[in-house]
Amino acid sequence: MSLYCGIAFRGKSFCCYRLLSTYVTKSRYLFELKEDDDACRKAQQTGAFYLFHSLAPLLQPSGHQYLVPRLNLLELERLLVKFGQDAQRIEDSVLIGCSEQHEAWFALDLGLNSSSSTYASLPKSELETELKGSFVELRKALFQLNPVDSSLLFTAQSLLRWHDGHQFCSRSGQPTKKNMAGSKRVCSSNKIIYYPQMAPVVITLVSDGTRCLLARQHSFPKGLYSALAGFCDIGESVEDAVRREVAEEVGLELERLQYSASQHWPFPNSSLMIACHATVKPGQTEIQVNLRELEAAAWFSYAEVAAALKRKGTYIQQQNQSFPFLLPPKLAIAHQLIKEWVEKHAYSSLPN
Ligand SMILES: NC(=O)c1ccc[n+]([C@@H]2O[C@H](COP(=O)([O-])OP(=O)(O)OC[C@H]3O[C@@H](n4cnc5c(N)ncnc54)[C@H](O)[C@@H]3O)[C@@H](O)[C@H]2O)c1
Ligand SMILES: [Mg+2]
Repeated sequence: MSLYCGIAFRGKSFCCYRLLSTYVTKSRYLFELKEDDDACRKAQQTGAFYLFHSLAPLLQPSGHQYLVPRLNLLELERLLVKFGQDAQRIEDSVLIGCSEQHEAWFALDLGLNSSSSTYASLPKSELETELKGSFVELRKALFQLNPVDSSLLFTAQSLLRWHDGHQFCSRSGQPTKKNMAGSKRVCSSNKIIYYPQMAPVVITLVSDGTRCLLARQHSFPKGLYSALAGFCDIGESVEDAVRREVAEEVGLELERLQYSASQHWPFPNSSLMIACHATVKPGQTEIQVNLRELEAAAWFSYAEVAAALKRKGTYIQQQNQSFPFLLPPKLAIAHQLIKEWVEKHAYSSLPN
């Protein structure tokens, strides 16, 4: 879909019309839906709804993958009526995106039993039977979702969680009311506006030139190692946070730092992961693990990491036992950082 846009220049109207790209028209359409409740309500008529129960998305297994079923407005209304609820509950849904053809996508949680909402949680197993699917914990479904679906479900879960946790104004204690799209909540008494938030987190793959540093927390699955991560403190730049986290967690000082990419990450709360590569000062490679934060940290060679990326059955010693050496799933930005490092290393070690 495209749109012609007239351009006015120094008070004169030009005959020059520019074809707006699909991406621009889509972005502006979503902006309109966030700003205008009536437009958003209208978009629900032709929209698609993703369902959640207590923040777990509705999924349908298909071979080794999960499909993400969607309902149209009529199907959703029928479902609510069947479970003794009125269609008004649909106003609890949040806007999570739209197609290139401007089909708006919404997410609705039928399991959350919030104190300010008049709606009760609907019974999970009866819903699953009716919808021919299961509400699966998002973390557990990570390996079986395609990148497009997972990104949409990450957004949906984060937004639903944020609304659930911001039902009341922290200043007046009065209920807050969401706009139709769910892009903000307003306090009914003092009109303070609350916007959904993400916590900035830095994630850094430290290298000494030939090896990279990976670490694990107690909570990680056995054998899993990842890059160093940590929440930014108030007042810090990304660079400050990277240097502090690396110093805090493994006792090393960084020399060079290079931004790589960023990612929204919904676990355990909404974070904006900011990923960087870094190198340590020459000769300063002795790790001092902060055991209050990490279970272990170690330098890994290119060969070890490249094999683990290919899941070639390499093993690692942990508490006198041997476990498969695992890296984070492809969807995680930690995986992308590690892959980038391996590719760069492979390229730089090619003979001239
Ligand atoms: N997507 C990825 O590839 C990837 C990889 C690794 C970690 N992560 C995410 O990064 C996040 C941070 O990593 P970490 O656990 O090593 O952080 P961390 O090293 O900062 O340690 C966590 C501790 O920081 C404190 N903290 C400070 N600000 C906080 C806030 N806003 N929210 C929660 N705790 C806060 C808490 O005491 C918490 O226990 C984790 O939640 C994890 O899910 C994502
Ligand atoms: Mg950490």
